[in-house]
Amino acid sequence: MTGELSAQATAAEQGYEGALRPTSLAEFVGQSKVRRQLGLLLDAATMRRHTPDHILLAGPPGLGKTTLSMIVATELEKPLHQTSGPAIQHAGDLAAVLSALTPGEVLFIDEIHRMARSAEEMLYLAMEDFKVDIMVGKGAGATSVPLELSPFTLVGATTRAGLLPNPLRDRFGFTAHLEFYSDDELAKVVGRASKLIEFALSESGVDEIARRSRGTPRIANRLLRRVRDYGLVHDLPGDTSTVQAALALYDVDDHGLDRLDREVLSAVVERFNGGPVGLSTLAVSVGEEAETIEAVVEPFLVRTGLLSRTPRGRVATRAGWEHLGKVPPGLPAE
Ligand SMILES: Nc1ncnc2c1ncn2[C@@H]1O[C@H](COP(=O)(O)OP(=O)(O)OP(=O)(O)O)[C@@H](O)[C@H]1O
Repeated sequence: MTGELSAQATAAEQGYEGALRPTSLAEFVGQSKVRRQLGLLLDAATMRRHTPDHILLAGPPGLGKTTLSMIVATELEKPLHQTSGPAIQHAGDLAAVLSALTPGEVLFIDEIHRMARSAEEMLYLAMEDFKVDIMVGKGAGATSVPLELSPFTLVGATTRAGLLPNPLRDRFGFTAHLEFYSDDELAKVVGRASKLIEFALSESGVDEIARRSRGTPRIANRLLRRVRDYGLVHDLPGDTSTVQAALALYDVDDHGLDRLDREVLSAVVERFNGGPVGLSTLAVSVGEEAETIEAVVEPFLVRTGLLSRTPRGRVATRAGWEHLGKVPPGLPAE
């Protein structure tokens, strides 16, 4: 389990997220380069009356990969079929999905790096030639029957592009690397969402939420919801002091670190004397999955300069020690 305010979506929040999703590239905040690249790809495909190249969206959770896949389908005016890597455990699971696609449909596979290897191989041919080979029968009598598919556009999403085998990565005509959002961009996300949920927030309240959202729109929307609840229950206006009080209650600190971020940083500093410490040892020591630490916690701690990754393991930086109110070894206490 990740912390209550981590970057992964909980089931309960999916309805709220759905209501806040931008529905066009024009409405999508930030990621200006990706937006321009994707816009060109989609416009060209529409002009050529052809399905666009397959698209890979890479980046940490909560930055808008699912949202972009929906926008791709909407802009192409085609239906969207959503599935995920863990749901495709056999080649047959994938064959069933692919054979049901209608011409031009957009197929979104979230966490594509977690798909079964046998399905991956089937996907290569499907992406390239819109065909699959279906095995019929068993043992010596088994034969492979080719099946033509409708042309489709695959949108794959991954938090770990490095885990994708090269033959799969090479079959995507366009890879978008989503970056963490700036505070100004997040302020736009929060401002837009607060209007949609009809919760009046002062400009400085918006900035305060944006600054503590770990560069991630999903977290910005989630913090906004907690602040809205706090304001409602205590009958307070949406200003900076309400934001500060609400976020203090939920253990989000001034830099936006949540409970899990702080646990990881404290483990490196306190249990491993600043590191270096290997990922799996660190994961065990905080009782969390290595994948969550690597995909969710670490990118943020590295980006904020509190942790660094070295070939020998994770090391707390001087700023990391100081963030916990500690003096790094070798430096005199002030
Ligand atoms: N650029 C954006 N502008 C406004 N809102 C955004 C933007 N990107 C994401 N959001 C909001 O953040 C939330 C999470 O986005 P989304 O589900 O697309 O992330 P994701 O990258 O697919 O995450 P995961 O990999 O965990 O599925 C949604 O509620 C969406 O409305």
